[in-house]
Amino acid sequence: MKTLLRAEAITKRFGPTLALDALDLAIAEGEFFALLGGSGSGKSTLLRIIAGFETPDSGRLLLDGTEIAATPPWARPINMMFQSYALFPHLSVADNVAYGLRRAGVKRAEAATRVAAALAMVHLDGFGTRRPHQLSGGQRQRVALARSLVMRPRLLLLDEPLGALDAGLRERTGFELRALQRETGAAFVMVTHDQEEALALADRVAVLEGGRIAQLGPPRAIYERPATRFVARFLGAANVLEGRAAAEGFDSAEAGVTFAGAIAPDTVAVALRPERIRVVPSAEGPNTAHGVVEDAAFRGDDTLLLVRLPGGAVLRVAHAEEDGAPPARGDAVTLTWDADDVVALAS
Ligand SMILES: Nc1ncnc2c1ncn2[C@@H]1O[C@H](COP(=O)(O)OP(=O)(O)OP(=O)(O)O)[C@@H](O)[C@H]1O
Repeated sequence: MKTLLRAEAITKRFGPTLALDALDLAIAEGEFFALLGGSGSGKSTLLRIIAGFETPDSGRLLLDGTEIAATPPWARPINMMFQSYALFPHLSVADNVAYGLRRAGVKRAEAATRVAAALAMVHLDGFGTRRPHQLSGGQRQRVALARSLVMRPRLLLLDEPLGALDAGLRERTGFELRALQRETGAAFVMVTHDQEEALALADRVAVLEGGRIAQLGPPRAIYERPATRFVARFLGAANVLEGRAAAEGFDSAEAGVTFAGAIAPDTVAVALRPERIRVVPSAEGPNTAHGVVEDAAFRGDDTLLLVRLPGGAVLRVAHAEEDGAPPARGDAVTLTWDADDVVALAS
């Protein structure tokens, strides 16, 4: 894939706050990329720098290999959809969508054709004469999308695009965003703090921590092979157990368990996903644990068990429906997992 945008050692400070710390990133043409991170990790700052609303203190931003630091936002083939949508309340839907085209000097007739096509793309044919306040939240978001797409950007930046939508709309809108991305061929870069959203939508995900990229890769790789404790915990649900490498594998005192697998000498913790742990009648040795079920929560597909281990730590175990009736609160259980599912973490 050809690189569209490259950020090299981008640093940005706000007074004493280091928002971006010599961050490197390459976005490929036509990819769906997610910047995932907690509050204050630098996601919005990076998006604003790419859009041109903010200037980095140092570092380079290259589009097709050419520095664009001096290019004003409107002259970049980049468009940003804000979380607030930022629609003009006094303008009709069609005029909102036409706004950028008119400013760019596109003739009225051509603008009208492109606006109609953009509204059709987001399934808002026939809504052109309405005002923003006559639309639902989801429809307002589509107008904002149409307004961005009508400019035919090569790169579309989306700040928490699903953030303001209710649960029912989020899934549908997510699929629609992906369809639009494929149709237009533009690269999409989405900022989100929601790991499910990032994993579901993006071709590649960068996890940000303190203005740096903690890990970058395809969703499945990040989910199954987190590189650090931060990433494992941030992606949610994984068990992270501290300890140290030993002769037999990895000894975790807090678990009272020995983990066997591909353990390097510098391993400081291991991650183990709840759905990889099985409840069995009996087992002994590494990669097994004996514990007591402290609580159980039915979730539809599975039951989440909280199992207190001998060392005191609590392990989250997803007990699949197809494995039969789950153990109940207070039951003593034996757990086991495969060596392949033990993920060694070096930091
Ligand atoms: N204009 C500003 N003035 C001062 N500090 C700022 C400014 N913008 C951002 N910061 C600080 O820079 C850091 C990164 O902020 P940023 O908005 O990029 O984070 P974020 O990951 O987008 O967070 P959130 O998910 O809460 O929006 C934070 O510590 C923030 O307080």
